[in-house]
Amino acid sequence: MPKIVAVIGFGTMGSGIAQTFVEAGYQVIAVEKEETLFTRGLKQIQRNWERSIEKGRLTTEKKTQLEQLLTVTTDWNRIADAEFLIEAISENIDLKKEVFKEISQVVSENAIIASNTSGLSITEVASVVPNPSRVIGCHFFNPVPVMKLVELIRGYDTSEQTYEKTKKIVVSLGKESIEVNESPLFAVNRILVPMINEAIFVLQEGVASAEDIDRGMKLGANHPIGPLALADLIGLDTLLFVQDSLYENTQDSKYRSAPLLRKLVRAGHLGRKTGKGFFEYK
Ligand SMILES: CC(=O)CC(=O)SCCNC(=O)CCNC(=O)[C@H](O)C(C)(C)COP(=O)(O)OP(=O)(O)OC[C@H]1O[C@@H](n2cnc3c(N)ncnc32)[C@H](O)[C@@H]1OP(=O)(O)O
Ligand SMILES: NC(=O)C1=CN([C@@H]2O[C@H](COP(=O)(O)OP(=O)(O)OC[C@H]3O[C@@H](n4cnc5c(N)ncnc54)[C@H](OP(=O)(O)O)[C@@H]3O)[C@@H](O)[C@H]2O)C=CC1
Repeated sequence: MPKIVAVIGFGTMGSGIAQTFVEAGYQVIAVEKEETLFTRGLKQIQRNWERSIEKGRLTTEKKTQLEQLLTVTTDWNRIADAEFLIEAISENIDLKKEVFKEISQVVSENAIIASNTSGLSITEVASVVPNPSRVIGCHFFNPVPVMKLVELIRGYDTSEQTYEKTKKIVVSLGKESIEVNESPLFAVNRILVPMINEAIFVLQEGVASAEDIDRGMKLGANHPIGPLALADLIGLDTLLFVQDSLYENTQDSKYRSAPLLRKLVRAGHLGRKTGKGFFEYK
């Protein structure tokens, strides 16, 4: 098992992934572009650990130990010793390729480089890495500390060794994996994201209010939260990137993004992370 894990990007997912690895005993180095980008993620992790202390699941001593396992930095050279890296930057293939190139220049040849992409091509991000056999899709779900699933996606060149090692790491986090063949949005998001997009069309067309759409899906389909609250949890910018990439990669008009989603993103209402999306948050 790797001792040092690097998480690239410390937003909604990167911070949750970092927390999860730390709680499993890994030493984690999280990298961001700027210091200020760490504030939101660190606050979320602190809130989760405070809650665990209140519930008697964590002691203050243990929390201090966990804090010592997490380093946040803007210095790429700090990831040089990482044996497992997971990229969780914005859902943009060009940005991801740039970051994969940078990572591969710094880390050892044997390090596994994983992407948490929601559905972009692992083969394409791997294409910029000198040894693409060590690149894999390792797709966590939000909120990472709670959700049990990780989708494992092989790119064209992903080796069996990379796949098996990553699967063991997933198990060490107390999570379960499913194996998915590379395809736009993989398996779960291919089903889930168009459902959320459809809920936004239902709202936009005035079929029902946001509250009733969500109440309907909770009471009538037994979903834990409604699709619009889920959109706010995912982040509307991320959701739009993901839905747009499904459309772009399939050219199937049934996957076009709801205009209301695009409008909210243009307005800067990104869901929980900005305090307002389909609903408001304090
Ligand atoms: C876009 C992609 O690529 C893929 C995706 O991830 S799509 C999104 C997939 N995720 C989902 O579908 C989540 C659906 N929602 C849920 O399952 C639930 O709402 C939920 C588990 C997230 C929260 O449950 P809830 O009953 O609504 O709220 P709440 O009572 O506050 O929380 C329940 C537990 O989750 C924990 N929790 C909630 N949010 C958390 C977070 N951000 N981080 C850590 N823990 C969290 C709480 O601490 C609480 O734990 P305890 O009961 O052990 O104290
Ligand atoms: N949100 C979700 O529910 C889920 C998202 N994912 C996937 O996880 C990835 C991250 O998504 P999410 O956490 O929502 O996104 P966020 O926007 O919350 O976080 C992404 C972070 O990465 C930063 N970033 C962008 N470019 C770089 C770079 N070159 N180097 C370092 N950091 C960078 C961003 O900074 P800035 O804002 O300044 O650009 C931002 O802080 C995406 O691929 C997404 O599709 C997967 C599962 C669920």
